[in-house]
Amino acid sequence: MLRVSHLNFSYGDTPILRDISFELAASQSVCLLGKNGVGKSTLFKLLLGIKPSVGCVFLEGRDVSKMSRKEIAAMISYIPQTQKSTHQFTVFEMVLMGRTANFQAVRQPGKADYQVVEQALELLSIGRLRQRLFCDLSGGEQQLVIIARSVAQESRVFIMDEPCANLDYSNQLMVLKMIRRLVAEGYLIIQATHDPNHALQYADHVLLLQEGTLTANDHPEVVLTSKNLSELYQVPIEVHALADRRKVCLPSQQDKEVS
Ligand SMILES: Nc1ncnc2c1ncn2[C@@H]1O[C@H](COP(=O)(O)OP(=O)(O)OP(=O)(O)O)[C@@H](O)[C@H]1O
Repeated sequence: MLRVSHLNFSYGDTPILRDISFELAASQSVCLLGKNGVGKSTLFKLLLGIKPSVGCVFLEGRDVSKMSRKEIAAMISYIPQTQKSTHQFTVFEMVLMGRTANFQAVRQPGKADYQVVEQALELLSIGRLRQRLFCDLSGGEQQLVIIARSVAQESRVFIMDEPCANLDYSNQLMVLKMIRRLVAEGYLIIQATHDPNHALQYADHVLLLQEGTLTANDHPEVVLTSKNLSELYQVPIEVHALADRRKVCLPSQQDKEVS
């Protein structure tokens, strides 16, 4: 579904990404981990059509840098971090905006568009919010509305930049659970996260970005080891298996001690 081939990217003379290659199939939750400023958002911009210095991004076999914005929007959508919003639109209107990529220049939304919006609200279990003002919702509810807007856009690949940032723990779990539901429906969801435990619990595939290169690209149990995480974040980290075989990541005991 998505193939990234030998990507290199620089801002001016400053190289950011070097020789990045990976392939991702549909129906997966993918977590991208890396320290602040390593280039996660830059990689996302390239997936969304910004031209790399070298290399290509292929979506369903098509080079995204040669596609129009409208063609890209029909296949891949970007979901930014939640920012508490003051939009005075209703939830229904916000989700309807996802249909814009499908409107002709002068066409008003029609019955089919309203149906797609209803389906998106239902998939995210937020039908009850349809007449509420977006600005009155909690951060977690707003995030679900933004995801529903992308579902209404009918793209099958979602790029999410820290979807759980700024959310309390229950809202984080609600959003992560919803991501799993979308994956079960066949979506490919790629999220940047700063919480390795989210990747341990919810990812099918993990990418590690370190000093501009991809240092790991595999299943969570292969990638998310104490050694790899300690090297990635340059602090001692331990990954432990629980009795039910789930894994959790913790700071190393020695790192907790105050000297
Ligand atoms: N438009 C730009 N022009 C020049 N440098 C930029 C630009 N955008 C980002 N950078 C720099 O490129 C590097 C990678 O930035 P990027 O936002 O991709 O990192 P990130 O991994 O997403 O960071 P974070 O985890 O903090 O969000 C940083 O050093 C940043 O300062």
